Amino acid sequence: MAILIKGGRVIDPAQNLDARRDLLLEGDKIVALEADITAPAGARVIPAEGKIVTPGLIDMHVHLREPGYEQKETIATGTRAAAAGGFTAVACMANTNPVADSASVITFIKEKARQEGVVRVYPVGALSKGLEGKEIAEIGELAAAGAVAISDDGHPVMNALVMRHALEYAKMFNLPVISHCEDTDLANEGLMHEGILSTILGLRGIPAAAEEVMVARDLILAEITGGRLHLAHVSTAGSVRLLKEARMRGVKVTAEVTPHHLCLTDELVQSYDTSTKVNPPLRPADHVAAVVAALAAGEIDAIASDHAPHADEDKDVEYDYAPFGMVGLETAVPLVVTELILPGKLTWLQAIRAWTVNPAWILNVPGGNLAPGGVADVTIIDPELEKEVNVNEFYSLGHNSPLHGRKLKGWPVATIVGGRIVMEQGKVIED
Ligand SMILES: NC(=O)N[C@@H](CC(=O)O)C(=O)O
Repeated sequence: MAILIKGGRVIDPAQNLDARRDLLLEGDKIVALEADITAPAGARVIPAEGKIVTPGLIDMHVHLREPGYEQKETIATGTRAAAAGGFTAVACMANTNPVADSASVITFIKEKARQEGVVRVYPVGALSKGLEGKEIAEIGELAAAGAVAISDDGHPVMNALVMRHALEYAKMFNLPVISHCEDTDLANEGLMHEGILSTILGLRGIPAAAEEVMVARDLILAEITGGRLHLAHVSTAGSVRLLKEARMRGVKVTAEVTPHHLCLTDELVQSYDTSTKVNPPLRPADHVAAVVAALAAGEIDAIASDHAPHADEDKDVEYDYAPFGMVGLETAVPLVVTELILPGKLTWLQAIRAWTVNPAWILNVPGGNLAPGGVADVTIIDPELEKEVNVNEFYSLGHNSPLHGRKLKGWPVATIVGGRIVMEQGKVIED
């Protein structure tokens, strides 16, 4: 079937395009992007006046929890949350049970996604066997099975030699190594950012330095190995400084930041709401300003949700005992639109670049642009649509969002994957 998206404001950072255009999809391909296209016979026409039309958004850092933690999320529910949030593709982390450290688990995730998923799913393979940080995983086997990157996300790699070897081996397969930068000794079982608020609230703090010493170490290791380092969820001003300096010297490094580290501060922890407990922790305004500036300057490449769903009973405990993580797939776009784009801190082009061409390039996956001939993955956003976040309406099984009840503007209204409409007006379309 052909789909003609008519009269939208098309933002395609890959071609530096921000203009009124018509977009024609046929089968699973983009066939034309022009000022005025006449609908072919039988085409479905989607009027898009006043809407933003972008390449399908790619979230390069999510936790789908399957296999092993299906009470928190499944590939079926997580990909529906992605579609509802305007994402046409996600890369899912390896901290499942069993860990995604073998070809069989990577194959299972891909197969399950094909059968039950509604968006593209790219598995990330584990960096070390069992995420134990002791012995590197069979990276060649993971690459052959279809892993798009390797990472021990959630389990910082404390052994520098293991990280060095991972960068060296992954380089042979041109895979990025996604590093969760956290020195667990310095983090010292902290619960929130270490600062004035952690002192007032009486919650043990995690210093910014716990992230920054690992960023520094990994940049040094990327430099000596020539491997491709990708820094997950960068959250501090010091990390941004180190990243910028390394990039200027030509170190092969890319980085992502989450919507919550771009838009929320540690003041939210005052509620003792366990959905504010996240790793890395929410930071004070000066750190937030630094990551926003780095994203706007292109020093941080990608926006990634780090969607980390947990079951209600996991989070419904004292702050100390709650697991780290918040969901993000279904609120990422309106949060960034409301807090950054509408107030003029970030342009549409900058934000969409960080959700499309950049993650597609980092992970070497299809999409990320609207050039004819490419995959028909498209997202449509209504910049004027305002809605209150209601976690009870999420497709995700995780309700752990501190945004419940908050009014946000700029919601995705259609998600198209491979020429198939998988979400319209916020509702996932089942066929
Ligand atoms: N980001 C989070 O707060 N949680 C992640 C793992 C992790 O990175 O700690 C999770 O898997 O729940």
